[in-house]
Amino acid sequence: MHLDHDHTYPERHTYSTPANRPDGTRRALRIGLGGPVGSGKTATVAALCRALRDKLSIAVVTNDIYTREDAEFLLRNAVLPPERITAVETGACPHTAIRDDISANLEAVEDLEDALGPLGGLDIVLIESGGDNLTATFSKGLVDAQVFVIDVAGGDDIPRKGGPGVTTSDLLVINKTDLAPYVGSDLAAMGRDAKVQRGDLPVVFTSLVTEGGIAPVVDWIHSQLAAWTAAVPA
Ligand SMILES: Nc1nc2c(ncn2[C@@H]2O[C@H](COP(=O)(O)OP(=O)(O)OP(=O)(O)O)[C@@H](O)[C@H]2O)c(=O)[nH]1
Repeated sequence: MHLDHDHTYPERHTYSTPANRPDGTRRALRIGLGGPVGSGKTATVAALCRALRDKLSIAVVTNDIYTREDAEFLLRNAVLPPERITAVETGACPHTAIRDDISANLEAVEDLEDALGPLGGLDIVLIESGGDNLTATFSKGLVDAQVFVIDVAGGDDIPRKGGPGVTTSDLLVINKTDLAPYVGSDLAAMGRDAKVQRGDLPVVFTSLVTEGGIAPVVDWIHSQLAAWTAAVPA
């Protein structure tokens, strides 16, 4: 039984990490990426790094249960220099390490900030959760905003089913649109169902095998970063 709901441990769900580091500089914006197994979280992180790395200072923390596979994929594909990629082995349900006991992830993020951004130079840290179910969300103590990645091949009824990832994430990404004709997924219905669940929260469609397919997520990251830098003094 899980005892981690907000009525049981409200402090886990309301605590936010200070926006300034102990030396007074603004810390990096922390963005979490979660979603079901195989939906395209690592592919999204890789595409974001490629699209943003020339303009922004980025680092990545990956979470796997028993391996470092996601980090190794990112290293093999050289999306960032090795010193910008850290792997956390969760050893348990992926959501445990992003919501219940976030200490290993927080330490990984702070180590990256210390190593890469002593003068507040690191702009963004992307934290990729291990693949989980529709209830997985990040603690506000770990990330400032969260992206939930689902894919059209996982079933076009997923937005209708809801769950906190679909209903409350700051950005819902519906990935692998290139596969929709092959799996009979109705993209328009997915968009409509997502809108019903999310109200005004944004939803984007991506295909990461298409040139420039990550663009809607890149635009969202830029808007998040602009809001963050405007809100927190340097
Ligand atoms: N056709 C297609 N395949 C994709 C797309 N995005 C990712 N994939 C493929 O889907 C598979 C899973 O992608 P990953 O990025 O590893 O998914 P993940 O969510 O990180 O997976 P876990 O970490 O195991 O939960 C890989 O073979 C990717 O190449 C896409 O937009 N279209």
